[in-house]
Amino acid sequence: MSTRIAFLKGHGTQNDFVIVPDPENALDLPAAAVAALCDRRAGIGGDGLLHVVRSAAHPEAREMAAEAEWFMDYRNSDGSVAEMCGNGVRVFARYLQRAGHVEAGDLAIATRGGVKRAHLDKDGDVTVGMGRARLPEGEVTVSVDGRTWPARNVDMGNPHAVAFVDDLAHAGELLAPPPVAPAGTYPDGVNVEFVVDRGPRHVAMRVHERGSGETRSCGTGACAVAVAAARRDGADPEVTGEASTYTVDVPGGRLMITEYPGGEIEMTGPAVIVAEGEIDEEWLRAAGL
Ligand SMILES: N[C@@H](CCC[C@H](N)C(=O)O)C(=O)O
Repeated sequence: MSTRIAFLKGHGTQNDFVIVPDPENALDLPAAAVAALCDRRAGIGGDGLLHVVRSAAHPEAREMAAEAEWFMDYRNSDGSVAEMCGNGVRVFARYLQRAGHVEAGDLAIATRGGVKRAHLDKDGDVTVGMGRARLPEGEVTVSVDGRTWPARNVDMGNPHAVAFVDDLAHAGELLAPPPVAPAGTYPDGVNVEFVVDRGPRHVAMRVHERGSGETRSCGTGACAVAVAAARRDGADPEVTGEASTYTVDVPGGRLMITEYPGGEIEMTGPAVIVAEGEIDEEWLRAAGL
């Protein structure tokens, strides 16, 4: 890694990210470097890292360059790579606007889960077209502290297991990934959401994220939860012919999720840039980066 690296810090409903602008993809960001930067005590701290690269400069995004100039190279806080990050893509859009790379309004962002279209709303929120959910068949269960719940397998480009519970406190401390059965359902790991009802089409959730542990929000997770709740509540837009909107409360705020007939899902929520600075050269050397 070269020295004098600029960074920003941002969050979406308190799902927080280290943002590293690197338009020409010049930085070497191995998993250990990402984990060191995301370390909350010895690094900058974050649930994940948004590596901001021009699509044309990244081998995983080149094919999307004609549609989306910028690629969100998303990493979890342990350095692992994920297909998509819903809160991350809103914060990414906010960063592009702040840096003058895009105007307020509509923009396209390349992700490993495909090109996502975002709209920077006038009130400061960002709305993102999250694509369609896939609902693989089969029974899944999730366990915490000796309790087991049935869960819905929802694929939002990344994998989710959504369990409806009586009380979010039953999910315990969520220090370790909650075991999901049958073994082998999620060969690449899974994000696990625990959900309670708050009112009509209004739920609250906690999440244990693959690669990051318990976080205060997960955008793809909130979409998975809204899709699972709509199926449970008889509000599947494919069946009713009407859009279904769920309010999803997360420990870090609130997300609004709408699923349209045809399956397209839209997520609206805040995106905040908190700070910007430069990574200390001595720290970089000491961290072996
Ligand atoms: N916090 C994100 C999801 C980030 C990726 C996830 N941990 C995974 O590995 O799939 C969101 O807001 O969607």
